[in-house]
Amino acid sequence: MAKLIVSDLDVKDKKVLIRVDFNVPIKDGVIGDDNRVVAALPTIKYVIEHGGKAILLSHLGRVKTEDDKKKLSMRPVAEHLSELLGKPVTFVPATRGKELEDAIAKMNDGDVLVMENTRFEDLDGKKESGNDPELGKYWASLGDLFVNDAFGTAHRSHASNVGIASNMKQTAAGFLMEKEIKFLGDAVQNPKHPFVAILGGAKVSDKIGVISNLIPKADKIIVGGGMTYTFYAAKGLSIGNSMVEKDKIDLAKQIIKEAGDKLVLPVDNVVATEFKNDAPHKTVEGDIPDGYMALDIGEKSIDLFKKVLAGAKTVVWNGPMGVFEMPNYANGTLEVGKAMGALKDATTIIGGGDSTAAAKQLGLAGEITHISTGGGASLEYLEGKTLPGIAAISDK
Ligand SMILES: Nc1ncnc2c1ncn2[C@@H]1O[C@H](COP(=O)(O)OP(=O)(O)O)[C@@H](O)[C@H]1O
Ligand SMILES: O=C(OP(=O)(O)O)[C@H](O)COP(=O)(O)O
Ligand SMILES: [Mg+2]
Repeated sequence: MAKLIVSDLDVKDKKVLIRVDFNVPIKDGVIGDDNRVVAALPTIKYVIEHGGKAILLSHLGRVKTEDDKKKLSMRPVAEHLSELLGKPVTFVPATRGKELEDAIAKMNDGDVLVMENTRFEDLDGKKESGNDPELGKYWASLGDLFVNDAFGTAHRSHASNVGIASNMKQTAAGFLMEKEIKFLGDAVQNPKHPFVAILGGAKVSDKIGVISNLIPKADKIIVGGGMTYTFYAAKGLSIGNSMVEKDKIDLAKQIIKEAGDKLVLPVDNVVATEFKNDAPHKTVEGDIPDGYMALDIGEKSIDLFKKVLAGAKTVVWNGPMGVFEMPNYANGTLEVGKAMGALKDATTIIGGGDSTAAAKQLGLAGEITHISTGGGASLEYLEGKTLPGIAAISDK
């Protein structure tokens, strides 16, 4: 059944809570890529242009210590949003309490307010990511209407999406959520074959489970990036200081067995002595030597992946092939992206906050059919799972 959309709501004079995914790459307060902020603009503009008060909530990164709070404030994102909208945006450095409530009470129609990173609540017993019932109820009490436009977070059942929705009579999807569901639904429910999935990145424990469910759907599953070395460990190869999820080595063994030759792993890697662009580095085949960590895939792997991609009619990619943020380790991501962009008559999708940043930074985005704001979310959608954030949106 069709979902309720923000344009179905009468937002005039209403306090409209909007859950956005402003989880952008950020370093020293500088936004690396603003794709997710730009992608949320249509919904925000719709609400304010129709006389609503837009109250925005989002997480930013993963907040585990008090120190993380300094690095992960939403303030720079609110300031950037203000530039994009060409109007003032009120930033409230709190996720609850009098300062926030007073600021909301003062809002005029057409105003925009951004509250602090919702995951600051995680320092107090994981209230946000554990979907604390009291927190969802409290946030819901701050508004009259709720719009969920955070597709990138739709695979999470957190207080700021599912929690708020369960305390509102109705929840509507924003335009980004609507667009993503439509596109991914069309492209992946009945994908044209050969269908190749490419998985990389750093969220290994989150995403490795996806591979099991992709085995029956995909013709080939290419694994690269930080995801690789848990598989290397499962195969008994040495991994040096490379990224690994020890708890997932058994699962990796099982996937290797079930997937057979559908699973394609890198055969060589660029290894470095430190997690630094200018650290001494070299390319090695197979085992990663002691004292080194693998930070990119090597040339032979690139050639292998290009052969696997040749002739593909659907390609879905989440997770960079290496630490593309550092130029010395960006080549694998660049070359795999170029090969994907050069495919003829294929539907190509790149999803994820960092993968999108990579595609834009490396000039790949123009050749890709669809750039999705969701990484983990697109993958779980692709698996055929019901995403809790989407399930919590009301039907029309
Ligand atoms: N070999 C590697 N070792 C460490 N980090 C890696 C490696 N390969 C890729 N990464 C990192 O993975 C991160 C992105 O992972 P992830 O968040 O899962 O992707 P996305 O945001 O596209 O869904 C990037 O910051 C990148 O530097
Ligand atoms: O960036 C995100 O996912 P992605 O890295 O898979 O693209 C989402 O904002 C979800 O973040 P989370 O994985 O910390 O819950
Ligand atoms: Mg990411």
